[in-house]
Amino acid sequence: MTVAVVDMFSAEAEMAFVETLRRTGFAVLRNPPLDARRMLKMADDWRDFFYGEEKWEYLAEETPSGNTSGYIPPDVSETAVGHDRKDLKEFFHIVPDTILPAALADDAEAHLGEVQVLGRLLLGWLDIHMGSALGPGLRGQLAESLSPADSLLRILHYPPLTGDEPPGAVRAAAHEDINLITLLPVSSEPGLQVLGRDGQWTDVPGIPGDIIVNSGDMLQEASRRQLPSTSHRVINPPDADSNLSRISMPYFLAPDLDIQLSPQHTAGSYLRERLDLLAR
Ligand SMILES: O=C(O)CCC(=O)C(=O)O
Ligand SMILES: [Fe+2]
Repeated sequence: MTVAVVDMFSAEAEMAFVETLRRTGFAVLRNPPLDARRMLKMADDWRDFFYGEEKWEYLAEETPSGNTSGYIPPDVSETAVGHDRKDLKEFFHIVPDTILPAALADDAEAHLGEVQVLGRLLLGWLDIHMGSALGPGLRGQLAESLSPADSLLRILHYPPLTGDEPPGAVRAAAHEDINLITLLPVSSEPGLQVLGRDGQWTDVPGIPGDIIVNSGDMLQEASRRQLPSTSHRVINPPDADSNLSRISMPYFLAPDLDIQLSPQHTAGSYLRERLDLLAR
């Protein structure tokens, strides 16, 4: 399966984006309206944070919507549905009221502002071209449904492997995202792969500065599976030369939780069900 790289400067960007998302559940946007230099600086600053001791002052707490806010260490991490090993990662969850280290707060806020604007634009494109697949709760309102309070910026650190990892543990085991769409700046380190309908894993293309967009389970549910939520994973570095720390910063966009996704589910009931599966 080939994930298309769509240049946002091109006249066909809108159609090409919708088409690749519909076909593969993923798209890579070149020249997105995001500050690429800031994203590189954030990756460096957050790496320093994860290597320091200050992170222990920011241990995560649960938010009212069921998300977490703050630092989640490797021994807590996450176990993907259907797997029995924790992912080899630590991460920091940022929601609107999250207290951030002073040195990281301004860039995180500025980045959040930009990804929210981009997210609304892309949801608007999907609504225009795929609206007929959406139920009455979302049709014509996909962009407006975005709820920054329920959306989540996750800063991930995958440390270099030490050799002491449990057998079979990987950086991020195969999973689907729960939310509407995810906006993921291309990391400076490789490893992200998507599962094609043919059962083959392929690398997601892109260069730092690009942004990967994928549709999540909520959008799959809301679009009667017209927009697929595609499995993806992060593989371990294959050799010593590539055994480097990897930073990644997905923004998970969620709608207002009382919105009806489908006859069976509100966004809130759907989220609760999925988070319970993860917290094992
Ligand atoms: O680190 C990455 O490139 C992907 C992370 C991811 O898929 C996730 O956190 O849901
Ligand atoms: Fe993911």
